[in-house]
Amino acid sequence: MSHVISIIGAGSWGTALAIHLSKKGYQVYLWHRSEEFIKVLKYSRENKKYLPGVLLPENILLTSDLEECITRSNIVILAVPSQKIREISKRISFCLKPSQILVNVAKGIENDTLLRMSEVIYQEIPYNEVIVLSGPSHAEEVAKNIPTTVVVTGKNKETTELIQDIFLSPTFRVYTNPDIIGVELGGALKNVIALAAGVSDGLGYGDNSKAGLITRGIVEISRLGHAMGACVSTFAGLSGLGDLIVTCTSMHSRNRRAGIELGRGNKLENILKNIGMVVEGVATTSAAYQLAQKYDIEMPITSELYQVLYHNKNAKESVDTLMLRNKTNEMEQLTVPYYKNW
Ligand SMILES: NC(=O)C1=CN([C@@H]2O[C@H](COP(=O)(O)OP(=O)(O)OC[C@H]3O[C@@H](n4cnc5c(N)ncnc54)[C@H](O)[C@@H]3O)[C@@H](O)[C@H]2O)C=CC1
Ligand SMILES: O=C(CO)COP(=O)(O)O
Repeated sequence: MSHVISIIGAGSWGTALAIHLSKKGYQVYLWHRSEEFIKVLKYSRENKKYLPGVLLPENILLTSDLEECITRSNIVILAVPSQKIREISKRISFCLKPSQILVNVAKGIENDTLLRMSEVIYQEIPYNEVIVLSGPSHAEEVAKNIPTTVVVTGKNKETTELIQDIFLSPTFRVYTNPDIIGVELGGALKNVIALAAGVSDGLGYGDNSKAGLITRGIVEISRLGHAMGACVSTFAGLSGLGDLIVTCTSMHSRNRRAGIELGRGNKLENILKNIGMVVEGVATTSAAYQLAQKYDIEMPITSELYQVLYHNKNAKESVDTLMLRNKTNEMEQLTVPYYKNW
């Protein structure tokens, strides 16, 4: 079947996915809210602000007319920052038919409600199916056909497999996973740990420190995820450990880069302005901190990062706090209760 796909949000991820899907031969609309921005894109065929150095294939239709592109497509990909997903869902809800499939690619937790992205979308658009795509996938590499692996999840197996087929290519391998909660939480919470890993780098700490943050990071993510109904093994998968590794180690990561600057002592406000793209981990740290309290889960890294971001705690003092916590047994801290009576 020939699909027509609208991508809502011409930032770095929306643009990379538009390039990927257009190369597969689909009719792709790429939408940006500013008419002026679209005019420049049409002229230059390059998204200089969000994804410089990559040409947009001619078969990508660039538009700022939301209603036009939505009504012409059967698949709609939401690629705006997570805190804007509700706003954009409200806007498109009026022109959607129930048969159109929504694919969310934003990674975050809504700050006011503490809801996952698919929950937010279902609240605004209850009659359409929502599929989530997540995993270790920096836009800069996907746009260059660098081998990438991701995961898709949704309530309905057939629709999830349809979206798997649509995205699948020799350089973009797509797995399915039925655990929506785990996939969404992994994708959102890894940004918190990536910010912390950046802070560690910015403070001049080393590879040992980062390996510790990644490993203990996935433990606290799994602990919260388990309490929220996720399957713990999902956190060992692409949307969990996979995305955590790439975001904590890649210089493409906006979260890691923001963390490095924080660790060097720069002000958050200036850092975000300089990066000029969304740094999801900032809002997600606050959401994760609140969720940890709500579910009474110990999340020491998240908690310290929250103090650094929102209460100006000195980053080095936070590392000391983490290192000087009460001694404990690694296994006791895991969500799977092996060795309970050891
Ligand atoms: N860049 C990447 O490599 C990847 C990003 N993601 C996720 O995709 C989501 C989007 O990220 P990026 O494209 O990287 O962000 P970005 O900052 O590069 O672009 C965001 C886009 O959303 C638009 N936008 C912002 N507020 C809006 C609003 N209220 N209404 C309409 N449009 C609005 C901006 O104009 C911009 O075009 C994030 O949740 C991110 O975590 C997921 C995987 C990879
Ligand atoms: O989610 C991503 C890669 O999988 C993108 O991470 P950043 O938002 O930190 O750039």
